Amino acid sequence: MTSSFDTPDIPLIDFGPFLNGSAGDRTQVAASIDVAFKSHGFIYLRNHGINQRKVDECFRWSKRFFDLTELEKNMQPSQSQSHYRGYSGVGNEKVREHICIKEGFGCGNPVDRSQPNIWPPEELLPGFRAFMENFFGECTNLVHQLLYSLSLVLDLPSSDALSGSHVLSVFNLDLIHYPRVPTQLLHAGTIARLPAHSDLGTLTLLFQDDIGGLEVADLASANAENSAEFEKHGSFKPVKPLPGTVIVNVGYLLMRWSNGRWKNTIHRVVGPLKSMAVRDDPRSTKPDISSLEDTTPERYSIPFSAIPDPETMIEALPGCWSEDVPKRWKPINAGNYFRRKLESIYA
Ligand SMILES: O=C(O)CCC(=O)C(=O)O
Ligand SMILES: [Fe+2]
Repeated sequence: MTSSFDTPDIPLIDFGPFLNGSAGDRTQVAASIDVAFKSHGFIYLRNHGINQRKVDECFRWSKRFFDLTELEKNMQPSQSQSHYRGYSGVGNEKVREHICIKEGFGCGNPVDRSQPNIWPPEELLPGFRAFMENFFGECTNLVHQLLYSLSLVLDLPSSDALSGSHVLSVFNLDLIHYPRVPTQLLHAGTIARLPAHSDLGTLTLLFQDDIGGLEVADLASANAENSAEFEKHGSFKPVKPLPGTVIVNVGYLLMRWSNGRWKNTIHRVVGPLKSMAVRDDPRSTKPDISSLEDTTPERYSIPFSAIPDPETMIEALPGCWSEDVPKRWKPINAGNYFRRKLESIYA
């Protein structure tokens, strides 16, 4: 049995042979993703086709964006009830009773007219928009490759069966910044980074910096009905940063589509392990932390979430149900599901 300080046994999968290998290689890689999604719902993926230099550059852009003044970041209206684009300031998001100390910038497919992107003025951050539009394309390609691999696993009638339900690629690319905070408040639960939740869509790609703090539900104890309950009673394991990899996890709709074959695992972001917290600089004059010695360093992450085209009906896929394994959920329309979810979050 591993303690919570060990690296969790989240499978590490080499995607190179899927992208560049033979048909046999592709079948093998796809089979290993299937096994990992069944057991964990989370994988580390390496040789995923997105150049590490580009990922590093995305983190640099993210830092440059969040380093702008509040006034500059707020120059454009942020997200509203049904418009998940642009800047969202610290404290804007509340999950249950927790105030999330995080700020974010969301953008979507540049050609999506239903939710136009909201960019900072070009002269403020020249090149930011062009980079993000390009990075959005890179992540989109990877998602479609992963959807191909999953269609292969299920032996669906065509290899683009799942990808074909994501042709509009109305996905979300989010930059997240968790500012440096007093460790004491984080531990006391007065403030949070990101409380326990599971993702909504089909697949999430997640890039994280080297600070740590991401945790997944320990599957041995993951039997709670919902994430709020699990946060109180369940246990979590850290998902340590692994350079050169992207984390891929299964969203709620993919769990439902696969009739529960693939897991939609609960996860959260807490302070990194105690040993990683830094002592506050005694010369610092920042008033908010002057009375609290330990501070938890800031952290950056970049989630990219895929959702199906709005008209898609999510109903147990062939190969995921049989006489012995009945369909567990009723069909739902993907677009309606998201509308309802977003309304409940930003109500
Ligand atoms: O910041 C992270 O590492 C996780 C973000 C996340 O889970 C989410 O945005 O859904
Ligand atoms: Fe998440």
